Amino acid sequence: MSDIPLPAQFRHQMAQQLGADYAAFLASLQQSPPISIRVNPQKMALPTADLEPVLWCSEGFYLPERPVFTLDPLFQAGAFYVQEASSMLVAEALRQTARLKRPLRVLDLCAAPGGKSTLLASLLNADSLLVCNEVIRSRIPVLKENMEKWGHPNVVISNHDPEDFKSLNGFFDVVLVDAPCSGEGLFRKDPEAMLEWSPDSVVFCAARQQRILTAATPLLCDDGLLLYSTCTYNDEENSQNAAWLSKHGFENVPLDLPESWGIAEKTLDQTVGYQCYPHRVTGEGFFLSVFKKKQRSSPEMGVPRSFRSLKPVRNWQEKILKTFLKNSDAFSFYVKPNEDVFAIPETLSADLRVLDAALHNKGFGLEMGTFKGDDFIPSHALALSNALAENLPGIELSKEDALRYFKKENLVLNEPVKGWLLARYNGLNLGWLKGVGNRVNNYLPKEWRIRMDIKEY
Ligand SMILES: C[S@@+](CC[C@H](N)C(=O)[O-])C[C@H]1O[C@@H](n2cnc3c(N)ncnc32)[C@H](O)[C@@H]1O
Repeated sequence: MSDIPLPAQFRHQMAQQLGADYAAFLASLQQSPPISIRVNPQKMALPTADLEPVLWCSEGFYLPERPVFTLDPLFQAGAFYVQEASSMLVAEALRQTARLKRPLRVLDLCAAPGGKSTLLASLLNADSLLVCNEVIRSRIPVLKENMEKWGHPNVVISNHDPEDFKSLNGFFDVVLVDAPCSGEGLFRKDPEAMLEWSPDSVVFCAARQQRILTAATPLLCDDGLLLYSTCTYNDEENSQNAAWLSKHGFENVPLDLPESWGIAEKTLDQTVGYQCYPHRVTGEGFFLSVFKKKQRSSPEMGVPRSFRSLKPVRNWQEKILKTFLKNSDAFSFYVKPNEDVFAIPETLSADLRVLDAALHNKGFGLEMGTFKGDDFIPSHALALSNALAENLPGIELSKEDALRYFKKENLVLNEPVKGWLLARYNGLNLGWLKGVGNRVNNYLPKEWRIRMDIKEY
């Protein structure tokens, strides 16, 4: 399949790790990677009855072949996320170990591009808080776009080094460290990853993961859950870091996974982790281990009385804003110094004030839009939000017109319309249009515009 040869030391390592299974492992690397998606339970528009399910995630499905996702309006609307199947194991791990019916404070510490964050958003109770953090600034836009498409208003996106979270010690119920790793599990899907692999890079990744885990562990409350995952097979990273956690105040939590799923158990110093191999599961390489915090040391946290740089909106503005939301009394509305208007879920106000004081580079709440004089210009995030009112005017587009919408073309309608309209496809909101006579202006943000030629599809 790939012209890039497997590194010799990697072959040696896997032969030792897999023994009699090594030949089957090598053969699986010659096969095409399976294509899988996870549907958005808040935006059920994709028929899944004929699709093969992912065994460990009720919202995960395999596709018979890879379509051009960019040219699928349902993908652009956030109806599904394209996610490698093995990594959906996080869903089963949380289902078995976390109290998902309760509101939880959850941190996805290494979040971009947002695969696990969208999964977490779907799993959590509606009053939960999800902080999606990514240290590399250039990866924030894709994370933000994916979270906006997913549509949950209870999300904070931050751009910090894990060590910057220090003042939030004891704050979170769940922390996911989906750590940057040597990427051995992606060699089939992304052969270029082999070019970056070396024994030295494994040592570097293992040490970096330990640094991230060292910063992550104090952030958990008593009995809080830490999920550590990678997309590698390397024991120097996976098992050794998992065993290290067991020696540093964490109790390893075993999962009950049916043998028929084919997921291997790996144990080092009585610490168990779960490894997906491509010759045993329909998916790529992935490792996961779950821990519960043993120490009893959660500090009391002061809650600031107000947000640092947000001001409440005016009453007349609030009246307009409320017409756009389903459950509008559940939100309070604020304006930023740059005039952007936000809706903040009341239930999370105290938590968000704590985060506001603790983190500098972050965005939270539902981005509503801006006021230009008396006019309100709704944001694209609002159009895609699950909190948007259902009775707003909209227009159902054909697939061709939906794609023209994503090309940012202006559409011509048969009937004249005036004011804000939602562009819809299969009942899902795609974004805003504004009617001016027979023409409707297209308010898709230019950075969301698709560049592909839509003619051939
Ligand atoms: C495996 S990827 C995360 C994938 C993501 N969780 C998902 O499911 O879409 C690891 C992430 O860690 C970030 N990262 C790299 N170095 C880091 C560091 N020193 N501390 C924290 N995160 C780091 C990378 O930028 C990358 O986005």
